[in-house]
Amino acid sequence: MIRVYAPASIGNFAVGFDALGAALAPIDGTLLGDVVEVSAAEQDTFVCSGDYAHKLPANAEENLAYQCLIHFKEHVAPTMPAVKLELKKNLPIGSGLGSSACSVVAAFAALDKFAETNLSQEQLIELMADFEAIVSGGRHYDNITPCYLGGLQLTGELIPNKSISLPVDNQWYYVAAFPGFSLNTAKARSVLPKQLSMHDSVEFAQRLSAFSSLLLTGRFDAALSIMSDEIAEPHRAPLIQGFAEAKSALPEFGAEIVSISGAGPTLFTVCKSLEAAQKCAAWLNDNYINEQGFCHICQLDQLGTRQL
Ligand SMILES: Nc1ncnc2c1ncn2[C@@H]1O[C@H](COP(=O)(O)OP(=O)(O)O)[C@@H](O)[C@H]1O
Ligand SMILES: N[C@@H](CCOP(=O)(O)O)C(=O)O
Repeated sequence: MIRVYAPASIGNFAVGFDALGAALAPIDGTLLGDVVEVSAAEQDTFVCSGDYAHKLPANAEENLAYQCLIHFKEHVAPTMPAVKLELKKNLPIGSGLGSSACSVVAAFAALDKFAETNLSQEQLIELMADFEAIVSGGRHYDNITPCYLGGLQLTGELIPNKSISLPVDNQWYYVAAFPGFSLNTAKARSVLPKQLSMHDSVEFAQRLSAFSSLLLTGRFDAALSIMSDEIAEPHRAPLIQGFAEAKSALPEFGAEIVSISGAGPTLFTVCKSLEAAQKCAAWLNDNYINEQGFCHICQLDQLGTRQL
């Protein structure tokens, strides 16, 4: 049997709309992500279990992990014998934590291992991005590649091998707070402007290229000083109850950056010490999340998708 874990991720990472994403590892060791198990069976079987399984459509055909299995059998490994594929759905849906990407990445990585198809990294990433695009309202790689490869990834169609890994300060801590309600990614994409002005396009290019270069040259504080989301956050913040209050309250507790993870409603902070992250997490627990929400202090998951 093959058992694969794929981690949650922060899409956009503030400065890189659709182009920069980071995989998350809670520092308490919690596995914040989906697990897919593939084993031999008499006939193809799909099982969806886990804390958030009941939030997904009851019909297997509407489940991305099942769709990955069907596609894999039809187009990648037609001679693969029957399997049982179980998705343990551990991430909330519509959370801004790359939940759909997580299921897709775990499913294809597990199937590739089980069938020994040895797809190249780029082939797998393309396949994964195709499926993520089905539900999110746009083809973007900023959950797929960090989830699959780990770390912080500058990613997209134009980029050689689809992704370049960027370093971060290993003293940075990220607080990820899911408030407990969902926001559909396609809906959160529909509120964005369809076009950017020349000024805004140039500024976006400058910010992302400078941020990436500063990280690559180890100038981490300078990178933080220009880390802000001028593209998506202003349009999405009004959709997320409590975000504006959190954004203005958290710097006092040591948050260097407060922004939206992916399409939201998860909020993330970047903090330069564990103490600051703990203070931000305490505030978020008291003021941002409801009974269905959660908050994790994280560093980056440098391993990405792996066999357990
Ligand atoms: N295995 C799956 N994991 C997550 N979402 C799935 C899965 N299968 C189907 N879906 C559907 O895809 C959509 C995902 O919504 P989206 O807002 O894009 O989630 P997220 O931002 O968390 O990835 C939902 O309509 C959900 O029902
Ligand atoms: N770049 C995408 C990221 C969506 O992430 P998700 O976790 O909300 O699916 C966007 O901002 O739309």
